[in-house]
Amino acid sequence: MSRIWDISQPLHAGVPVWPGEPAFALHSHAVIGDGCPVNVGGMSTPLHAGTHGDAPLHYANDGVSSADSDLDPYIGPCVLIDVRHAQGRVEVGDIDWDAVAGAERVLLRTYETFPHHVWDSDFTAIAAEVIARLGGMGVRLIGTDAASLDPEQSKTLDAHQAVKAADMRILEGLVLDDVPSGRYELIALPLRIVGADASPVRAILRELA
Ligand SMILES: N[C@@H](CC(=O)c1ccccc1NC=O)C(=O)O
Ligand SMILES: [Zn+2]
Ligand SMILES: [Zn+2]
Repeated sequence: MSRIWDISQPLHAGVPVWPGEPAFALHSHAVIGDGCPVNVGGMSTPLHAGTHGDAPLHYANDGVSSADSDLDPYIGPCVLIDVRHAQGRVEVGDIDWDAVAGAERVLLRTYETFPHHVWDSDFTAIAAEVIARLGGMGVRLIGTDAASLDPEQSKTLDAHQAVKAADMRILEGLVLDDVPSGRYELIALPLRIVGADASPVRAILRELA
C-alpha cells in the first residue's frame, strides 16, 4: 500500500485563526443517554481557519464559490518544493524551477515547524511574480503552509490577483513539516458549500506508485 501523509491541521477550539475572526467551535446538540441513542455535534468555523481552499469568490465578486469550483485542480499529481530559505516572501530566485517543470500542482514549504498553537503574523508570503510564472508554466493549483499567499496586512492581495489572472486554485495552512520534497498525488477537496468564499479541506499526499 502506498504511504499517505496527512497534511491537514487538526480543527479544534484552539486552532489559530485570522486576527479578529471568531474561534473554531464544536458544539454538542445531543448526547447518548436515556431516550437518546446518539451523540450529535455541530460546528462553527471561519472559512479561512485551518487547512483550507480559497474559492475565487474570496478575491473577486464574479469568482465562483467553493460549491461551483472545478475539482480537477485539487486532485492529481503535485510537487512539494522546499523554500524554507526564503526571507519574508518567496521570490522567483527562491524556487527550484527545474523541479516545477511539468507539474500542474505546486506546494511550497516555508516553515521549519508549523505553528499549530499560535497565530503567526510574520508568515512567508509569495510574490505575485512567482504565481504568474507558475501560471505561465501550466500550474493549476498553488499550495502553501503559510496562512495566506499575501502578507497579513496586504490590501491589494497581489498574489491572489495573480492567481485570479491565471485561473488557478489555492490551498493555505498545509502542514508540510514531515514530508520530504518531491512528487506525490494530492487530494484536498473543498466542501460543496453554496456561496462559500473558502472551505476546509482534508488534504493528503500519497506516495506515487
Ligand atoms: N486573504 C486571506 C484571508 C483574509 O484576507 C482574511 C480572512 C479572514 C478575515 C479577514 C481577512 N482579510 C481582511 O483583510 C487568505 O489568504 O485567505
Ligand atoms: Zn484563505
Ligand atoms: Zn488566500
